[in-house]
Amino acid sequence: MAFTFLFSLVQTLILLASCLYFVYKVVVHRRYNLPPGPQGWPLIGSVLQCCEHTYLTFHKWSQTYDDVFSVRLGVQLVVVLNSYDAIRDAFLHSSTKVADRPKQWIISRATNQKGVATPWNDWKVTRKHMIKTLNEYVVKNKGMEKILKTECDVLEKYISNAAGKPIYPKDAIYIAIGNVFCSLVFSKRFEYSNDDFKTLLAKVSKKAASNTDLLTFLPLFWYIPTTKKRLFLSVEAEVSSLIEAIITERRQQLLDREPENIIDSFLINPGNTTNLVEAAKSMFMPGINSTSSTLLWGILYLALNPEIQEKCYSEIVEVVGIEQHVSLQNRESLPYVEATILEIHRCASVLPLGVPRLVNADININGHTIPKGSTVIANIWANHMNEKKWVNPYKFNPDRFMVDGITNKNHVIPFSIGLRACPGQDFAKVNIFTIITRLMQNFMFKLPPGSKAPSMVGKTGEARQAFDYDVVFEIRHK
Ligand code: HEM
Repeated sequence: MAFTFLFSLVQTLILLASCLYFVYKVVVHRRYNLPPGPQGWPLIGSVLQCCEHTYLTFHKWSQTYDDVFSVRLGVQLVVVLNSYDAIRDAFLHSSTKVADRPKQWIISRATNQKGVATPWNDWKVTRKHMIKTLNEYVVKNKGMEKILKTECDVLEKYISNAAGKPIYPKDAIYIAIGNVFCSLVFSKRFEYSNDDFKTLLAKVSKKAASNTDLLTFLPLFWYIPTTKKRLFLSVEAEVSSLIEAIITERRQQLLDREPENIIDSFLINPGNTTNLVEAAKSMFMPGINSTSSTLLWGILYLALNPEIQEKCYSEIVEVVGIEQHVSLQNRESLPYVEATILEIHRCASVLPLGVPRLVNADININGHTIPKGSTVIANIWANHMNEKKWVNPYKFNPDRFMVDGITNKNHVIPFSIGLRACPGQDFAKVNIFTIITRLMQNFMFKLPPGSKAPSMVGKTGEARQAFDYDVVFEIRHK
């Protein structure tokens, strides 16, 4: 009896929710002239179709619907921009109306409502200070080149010791980038033999490759004890406690010394001290993950394309020789290397869907109104793989940028554009250029004989990573 009553109640509720959803869709679509998009289910929308490679699902939908389509994920209205023009119209032409972040439950949990990539508190102050200090240390080179040289020397030695034998490059690249980051931000580096640091970086990488769309758009999932949620919380907590310990140490040392790194600069600026752990964390995780993932895609693409590696090597030898290391000043004299790095960014698209934005006032894109309160996502992947823009987009081909100098360069936007574009882009560019050129100058990289190339789909969560692979580095000059 009780069961029949419960069953009827659930049926009635589902029917009611469906009717409300239908009415809502008709009213909202008519009133706002929303972009077209998939139907989805009441309450959950289309979220179940977004549990793995969401960017690929969005790319497919953009071919069915339009460059700009709308989709409901949970109860959230999401508008996805799939071409450079649509992203530019929203993020540059309506920049101030699309400069917020949505208040997502999962981000709130991860950041304690502090830090940069959030809509809360003083993200603006922290972002401004982050850009200012990164500019000072990276662009004006307050120590950056020296830090990179140390890490490249250690990386080169590590690889040379294993030369000729297959190695798993992921650990070494993550430690190298982790160390550049920790040296610049905290004046601290870790040995390759430090298992705690290695394990933490492996977890950071695993978390980034884990899709959290269900947790983001269906907050009820938060109350189910899944391994995803456990991983998410444990990585956040471990990174916070590592950073907290280092900051405490720096705070004490700063008493009798001049500021010598980014955290010191934050510490002497009283306006920022409360958000310090979150500020450092919002650089640590996206910074290390995205930069290392780009480098790992780069090594893989180059190993699969030896003729491109040879062209880069010849250019490096011609411009810099083999005795001297490539320095940042050489960038402009190495156009083919620059084109190759641009092509790595285009093909890797390590943040394929960027970071969601919130619309804070109605905007108009491609003749459609995007209402205040919607979430907007830039599908960087769809832009980078747009067949109308790129000839044979899935082919790794740096030559596409070599006609008349560098063509279409501005349409490669791995760091996104506009007021919330990546504040760490100079840091990432300097690291990627220095490490990839140093590796190409000294080694030829190949997949181990007889091994199969990994699928280029890779793993995705918030970041897109290459599947694990081994590589052989052969020394060029003995
Ligand atoms: C290849 C490396 C990197 C890529 C491809 C990348 C890409 C991106 C993208 C697409 C966004 C979203 C921007 C938007 O909403 O328009 C972003 C945001 C962000 N990135 Fe990066 N990033 C990289 C490296 C870094 C580094 C090295 C740092 C730190 C030093 C960093 C820190 C951040 C932060 C804090 C945000 C949030 C900014 C905000 O909300 O205002 N990223 N990044």
